[in-house]
Amino acid sequence: MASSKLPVLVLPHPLILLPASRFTMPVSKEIGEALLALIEESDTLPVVAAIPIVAPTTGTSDEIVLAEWGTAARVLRLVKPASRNPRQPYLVSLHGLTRVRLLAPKAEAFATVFTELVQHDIEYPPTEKVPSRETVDKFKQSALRLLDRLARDAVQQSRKDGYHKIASMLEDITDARAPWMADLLMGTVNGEHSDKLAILSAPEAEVRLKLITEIFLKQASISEVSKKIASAVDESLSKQQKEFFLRQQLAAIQRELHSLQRGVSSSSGSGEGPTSELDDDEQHEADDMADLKRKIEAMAVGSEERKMGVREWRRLKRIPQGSVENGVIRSYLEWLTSIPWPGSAASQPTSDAHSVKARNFLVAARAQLDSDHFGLEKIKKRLIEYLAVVRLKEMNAEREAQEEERRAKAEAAAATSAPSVPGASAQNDGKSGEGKALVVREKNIPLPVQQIPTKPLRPTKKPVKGPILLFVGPPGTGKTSLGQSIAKALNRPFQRISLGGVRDEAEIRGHRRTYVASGPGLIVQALRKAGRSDVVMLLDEIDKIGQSNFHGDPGAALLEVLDPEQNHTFNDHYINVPIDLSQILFICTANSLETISAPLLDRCEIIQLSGYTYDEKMHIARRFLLPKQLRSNGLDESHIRITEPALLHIVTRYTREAGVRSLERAIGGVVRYKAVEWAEYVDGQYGPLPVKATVAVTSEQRLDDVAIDSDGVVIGPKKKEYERVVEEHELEGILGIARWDGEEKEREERRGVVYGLVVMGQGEGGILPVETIAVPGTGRLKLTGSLGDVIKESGELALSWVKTHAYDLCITHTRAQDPLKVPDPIDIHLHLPAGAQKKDGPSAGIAMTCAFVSLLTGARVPTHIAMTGEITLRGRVTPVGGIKEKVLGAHRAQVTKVILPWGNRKDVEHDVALEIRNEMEFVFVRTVREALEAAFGKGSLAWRREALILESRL
Ligand SMILES: Nc1ncnc2c1ncn2[C@@H]1O[C@H](COP(=O)(O)OP(=O)(O)OP(=O)(O)O)[C@@H](O)[C@H]1O
Repeated sequence: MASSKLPVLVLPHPLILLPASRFTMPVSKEIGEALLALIEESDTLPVVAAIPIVAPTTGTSDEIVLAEWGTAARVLRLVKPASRNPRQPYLVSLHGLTRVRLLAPKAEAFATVFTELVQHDIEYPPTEKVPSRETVDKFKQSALRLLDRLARDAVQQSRKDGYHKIASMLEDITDARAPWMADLLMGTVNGEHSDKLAILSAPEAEVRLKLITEIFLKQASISEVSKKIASAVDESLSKQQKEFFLRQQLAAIQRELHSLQRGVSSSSGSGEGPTSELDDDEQHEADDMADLKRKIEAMAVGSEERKMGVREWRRLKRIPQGSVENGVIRSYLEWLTSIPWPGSAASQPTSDAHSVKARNFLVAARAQLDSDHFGLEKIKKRLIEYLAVVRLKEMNAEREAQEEERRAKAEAAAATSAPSVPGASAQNDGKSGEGKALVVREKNIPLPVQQIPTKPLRPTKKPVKGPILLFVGPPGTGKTSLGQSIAKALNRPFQRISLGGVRDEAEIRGHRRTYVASGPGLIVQALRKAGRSDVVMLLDEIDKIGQSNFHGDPGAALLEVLDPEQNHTFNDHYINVPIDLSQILFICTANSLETISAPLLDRCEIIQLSGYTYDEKMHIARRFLLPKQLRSNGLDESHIRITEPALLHIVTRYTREAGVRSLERAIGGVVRYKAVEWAEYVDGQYGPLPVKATVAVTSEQRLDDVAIDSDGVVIGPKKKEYERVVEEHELEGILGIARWDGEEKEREERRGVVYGLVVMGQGEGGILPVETIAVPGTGRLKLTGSLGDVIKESGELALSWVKTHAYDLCITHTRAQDPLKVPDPIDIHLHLPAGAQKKDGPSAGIAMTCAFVSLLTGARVPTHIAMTGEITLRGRVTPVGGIKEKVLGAHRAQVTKVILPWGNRKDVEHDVALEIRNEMEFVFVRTVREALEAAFGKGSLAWRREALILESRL
């Protein structure tokens, strides 16, 4: 190799000058002046070694790494235009001549490359050998392909023409000139820096041509692909598809990066490391999709849901992943496949000893009800009847299904053994069913494969149509928990749907899929949660469901759900495939029947729960609520004992509801209080009191808590023993002042005030004072206290009766006198307290009459008496409803005598517990006069003699 010395001109990154190429570049003042000196020195155009930089630098000479190979370049021109920037005022044009190699380039030697033209030893490579024909041909092909591509992509016509011209030159070129041409082309096309550097560093023609061929092929295919993608995206792809394309690219890049990282971590010996469920999205995605597919495949063949599933699956596959529509279909399919469709494996009940077929089913069911609830004998009896019927129907349905299956099998067997075409034989693989190919052959002539036309493979389980139970009663009387017990007894899953405040039909039926954020309704949601089609579904608070409005009528949707004739094809708007609800056992609960629509009531069998007596509450508290609270607070019976008087005190003074919910809360309060005491005791946490001698013991309590010395100074805490027994007198410290303490004592015996019996909105009985006063006026009646029309009429009726009998009751002196006008004109104001609560109904008739009589005569009704009953104009007392609740309420309010219509005797006899009957006095009255006597006491009112005669004639 020939060597010599040449001034080295360093090309800034990423410039590379290849032999046969030309370019112009800016240079600094120093280099420009050095070049100028060179030009002036030599007679011809001077030659420099143009050496590229391997990697980008910040510009300081001590960081640069010069390439080993560069190009001997002729300096064609050096100019200093007036408008150049002062840092690089010169422009130099170079023409690449041939490759040169820097000999032993030392970093120190090039410390001043940006300011000087350093003379350095270089070496010229030997004369190139002519490359092989094969290599040249391949090079030509690749170059032509690239030129063609570039010509097509070029926007300007002149460029296109240029590429075409080079291509025609290339075709005619000799093998010996091919390396030169390769250098020229490489300098012309816009290649990467690394590629150009590799070409520059390849002095052998054969090697260089091969390298260039590879590079050109790569460039051509990149250009082709991106062109293809660009045109496809531009022309035909929708916005969504564009997004899909980009996401695919992103996913591919992420995949690559991921595998690179793995490679790095495994090569660095750190192994896989702990994997998180948040990693590997791709895998999870694939798993989810496979799961979805499997679930669709598991659906009964030929069923509506399967058809829908397949249709949506196909759509899902077509729609780009990550798009909104994709998400919508995915979540739909997830819902569709998670419903326990009849016939799918998930919906099949599991059989065990609890099963309805078990011999001791009813005994076990009774035991279950007893272990969950105290009392409620009549209700439990009815529930057992109900469960017996459900069981029988289920067993019958199962038997019928088995018979049907047997018959179908026998028919299939007969069909296979007796071929219908004479001389033909039907073959199948022994099993009949849809999807099995049947090949019919006649005398060795094969016929086309046919599908056996069969019915869908859905097991025909008959619906168990029973009455729908509706538990009605005040809050906390065990309606919901009875539903749970039924589910346990039948060994079925239990789901509760709270309908309180449901205003929108779509909440029950679901929103159509066209809505944003649409989803299925409550029924489907509950089915999915249960995972079985024979769930016990409790529709809680159906009396609180919203009325028909512009969102539809939720009650009407419920009608369809509850109607056994319709509910085997229930249509949820979101799922949009008929769902069979006939296997579901519906139970409804409500606090009152008033707001339930008649058609809904018609579908239900009403079971009334009326609240508990004190005695029952005591039992429930002791046997159920206390153990439950102990369990949930981490204690047991060895930690707490509530004495009988204390429990009674809680029952009577701290709670006064029909149910036991507040009682449970109160007991919970006591248990939690003791739990804290116990924990403190266990921790020995009777914290040390402050420093000795500074704390003077003053209060009694302190004296109990601390140990003191003989001088009366605290010496430390005294360890307090844990006391497990809760006494009555401690309750105030634990639960606060009793809510109902002494309320009866406050009940004042006053003129014009009488206690009536009422049933409140929640179905809870109680007493309510009827207050009347006389105010100066013109003989009118004023009624207040949120009263409805019926109760108002009842008030007017009562006053009319009193006015008619004012003379007989010695209120007026003649029959013609109006007691509201004589002796002074007055108005009567009647008020029922708790003014915010709506009141209506005719049952306050006798209470109002007594109140008017008391006001006008001055006689008083004792406060231990309460009454209910409707009156007629003729003075009859007619029966009213809610007797059990009212009597229980009166009992809770410590009323000892109740006046009831004669017609309600049977209700007391049947519904009121014996212990209450024994504790209270019941007076059944037929007429208002009897009611007045019972209320005021015999002989307290002065009746005129004629009145008695008149009454008896009526
Ligand atoms: N007879 C009973 N024996 C034992 N526990 C009972 C009895 N009645 C009610 N309970 C308990 O009282 C609590 C409240 O009962 P539940 O939730 O069933 O009331 P509910 O009637 O459904 O009330 P709401 O009308 O407010 O829904 C439950 O913990 C339940 O176990």
